[in-house]
Amino acid sequence: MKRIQHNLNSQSLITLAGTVGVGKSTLTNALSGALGFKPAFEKVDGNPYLEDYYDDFKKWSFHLQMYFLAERFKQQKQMHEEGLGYVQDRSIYEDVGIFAKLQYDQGNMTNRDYDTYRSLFEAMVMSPYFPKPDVLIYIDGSFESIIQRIQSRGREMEINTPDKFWSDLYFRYQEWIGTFQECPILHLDIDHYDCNDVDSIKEIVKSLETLQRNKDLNYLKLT
Ligand SMILES: Nc1ncnc2c1ncn2[C@@H]1O[C@H](COP(=O)(O)OP(=O)(O)O)[C@@H](O)[C@H]1O
Ligand SMILES: Nc1ncnc2c1ncn2[C@H]1C[C@H](O)[C@@H](COP(=O)(O)O)O1
Repeated sequence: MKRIQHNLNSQSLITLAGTVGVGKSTLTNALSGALGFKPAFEKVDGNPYLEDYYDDFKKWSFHLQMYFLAERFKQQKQMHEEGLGYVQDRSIYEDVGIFAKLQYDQGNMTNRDYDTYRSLFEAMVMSPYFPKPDVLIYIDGSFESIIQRIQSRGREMEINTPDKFWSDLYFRYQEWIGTFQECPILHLDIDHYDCNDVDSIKEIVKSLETLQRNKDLNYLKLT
């Protein structure tokens, strides 16, 4: 995406949130390019636990969460050292508030493991490496469109996972965003923007500017 003019603070941290397959990485790419910010992606290739996790949640949930936490920490540290002006693909808040909690609630993580995980998370977010995002872009859409995207992206481990897991995740996201208070939220619907369309990206940027200008505004939905 070509650079566009904007008035956002050049040291902003814009974090994208949303369920698997909704379009975070794609928008991270388009938006970081348009703003001239750096992208910080969530790496899937090379994750040593992900395939095993999808095969056996009970056996691998704790390992996978620890791995993601370590990766997020390294990413935050790098962003801190390089200076902000970042678009980040997924927030750490989703790891703990959605993924780990889902597996704990479903009996796939023991109390002991969940407590250890949470205390490490709490210690990390209190460190100077974890500034709160300036804004969280929450990407939403219909369940059917999201399932279609998971299918068309074609990661085998995800395609072979029953829809029940995706619908549990989907409904947890809807609940979670209603309670999220760490920073202002820009709420997008995948049927209402197109990453390849410069006018669509300009509209998103305008909304980000509105949120940054109006300190009392905590929520904006683009319809
Ligand atoms: N705006 C869009 N319009 C159409 N397809 C999209 C759009 N954004 C993402 N996709 C497609 O949906 C799939 C999932 O997108 P991705 O960005 O990888 O999602 P996430 O990072 O949230 O898991 C990919 O195949 C991608 O090409
Ligand atoms: N914290 C997490 N726990 C379990 N699984 C996770 C976590 N964070 C990401 N994932 C999985 C979900 C997807 O299969 C891949 C990548 O996520 P995506 O939303 O496609 O960027 O990792």
